[in-house]
Amino acid sequence: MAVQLPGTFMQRMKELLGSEEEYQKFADSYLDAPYGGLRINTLKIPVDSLLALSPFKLEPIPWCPTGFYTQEGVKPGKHPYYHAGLYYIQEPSAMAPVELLDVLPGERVLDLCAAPGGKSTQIAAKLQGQGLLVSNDLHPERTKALAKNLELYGVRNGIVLNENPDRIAAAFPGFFDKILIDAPCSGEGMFRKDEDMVKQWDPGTPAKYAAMQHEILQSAAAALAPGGTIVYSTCTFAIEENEGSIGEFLSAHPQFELIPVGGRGSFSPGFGEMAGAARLWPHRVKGEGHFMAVLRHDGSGRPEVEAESPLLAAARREKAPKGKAARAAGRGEEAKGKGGRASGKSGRSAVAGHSPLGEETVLAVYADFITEQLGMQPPGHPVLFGDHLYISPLPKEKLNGLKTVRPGWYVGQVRNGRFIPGHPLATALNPAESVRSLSLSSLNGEAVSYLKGETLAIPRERLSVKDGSGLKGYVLVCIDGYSAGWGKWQDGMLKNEYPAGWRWT
Ligand SMILES: C[S@@+](CC[C@H](N)C(=O)[O-])C[C@H]1O[C@@H](n2cnc3c(N)ncnc32)[C@H](O)[C@@H]1O
Repeated sequence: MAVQLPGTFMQRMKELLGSEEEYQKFADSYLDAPYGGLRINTLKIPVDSLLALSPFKLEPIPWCPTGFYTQEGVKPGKHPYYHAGLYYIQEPSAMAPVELLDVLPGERVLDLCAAPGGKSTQIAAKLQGQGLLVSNDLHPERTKALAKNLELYGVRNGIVLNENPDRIAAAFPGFFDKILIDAPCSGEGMFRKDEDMVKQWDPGTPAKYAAMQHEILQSAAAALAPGGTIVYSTCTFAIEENEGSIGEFLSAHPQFELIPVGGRGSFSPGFGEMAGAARLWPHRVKGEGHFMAVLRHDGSGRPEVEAESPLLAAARREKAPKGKAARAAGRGEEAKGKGGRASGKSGRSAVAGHSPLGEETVLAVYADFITEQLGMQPPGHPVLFGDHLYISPLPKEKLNGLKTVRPGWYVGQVRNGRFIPGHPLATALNPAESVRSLSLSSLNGEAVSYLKGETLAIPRERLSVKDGSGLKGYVLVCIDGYSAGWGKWQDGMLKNEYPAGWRWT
């Protein structure tokens, strides 16, 4: 056995699996190498296009139409496409819970335990830029990776919070259509992949996590809209944290039912009365151990929650405004109120500061930049933190009092009277949305040079410039046609604007 597993754990598994034959298959699965996978980011590229471009051999993962197995030894993180956000490297079984959440464009979705963002980026792809994604994690350090991943993957309608779930429920009672709880757990299902999880485990670990999961489930129930759906998932085998947590929740919340998914396709049934929950077993599928339960609210018994509040109705209506309305949104006419919380780019929560320049000035400089340099108007609510501007899917008042790591899509800042576009603005654009763009090849080393922060010699003919626009200004730099960052072109040279913290090493 490649991984040394605790004897008490193996004894528990023997009891859980019942037959000696099943247990032996389970134990033997630890001799296999863990499976690698990547999930195509359909916010940026359709599945067929990535498959046509892919330098790696990719094999479909049965439970996720955008997920593919990679071969042993392949390092997809060491390819320019990773830096263009074309795929997320994700353990195959971890792609299943969001498929069960069945997110539709335009919905309001909460990912309560979201860092580092694998499932949040998957949800964002399903929303296709419409509706709202709130991604939260309790641990401040972990929210940095979460925010960065959402930026790398070009998410425009995401908010990142660093909160206790009960405070989110208090701020958003009955608000979300779909909630994912990818719960903190004892991680037994990851033992083959991550030896640290083995070191942290002892026989008391499952009970400790079950208590935490109980609290998180309560908060999720309070934040769910009538008729909404919660998907609860763990990467552990322990009954206490799976069927146990769900059984206890269903007994205390009769308005919820367990939607049966266990026993279908690759999903094995849960144990006992929770057979409708789903398990992925490492000896039955090509992936690590997972548990999932789909919990649907029946829509009844919430007199205190309006079926659709005016705020929700506004969030639903948020589609790209055109013409004058878009200009008005770009000038931030909704954002003239005071207060609100946002955060600096460091990822630390902070009270939103007022711009020394004044909100109106920042928004006017931004509106000029957007009008002149981009062929699109991001819809949403401008939120200022100092001179840093975000476009939020929610009015900023809605985030008052919450530790907000990112109030929305970071579009840039005003410095010396000029608008400096943010890196996340670039990663979420497609070339048609920028008046100037340039595509670098992933094959001849120039994309890697750009990702390393080098200045590149680029002849004028290689720039794509929309009619009526000058050569001066920001260029959206793409890799094989997919946005990766900014550059500035002058006299045959491309000045590199790829941020230092993101560079290829
Ligand atoms: C299984 S991991 C989440 C993985 C993530 N969903 C993904 O796909 O990348 C569980 C996360 O829960 C967070 N966490 C732990 N306790 C929490 C709590 N009480 N509320 C919210 N998040 C919590 C941990 O910091 C950890 O990042």
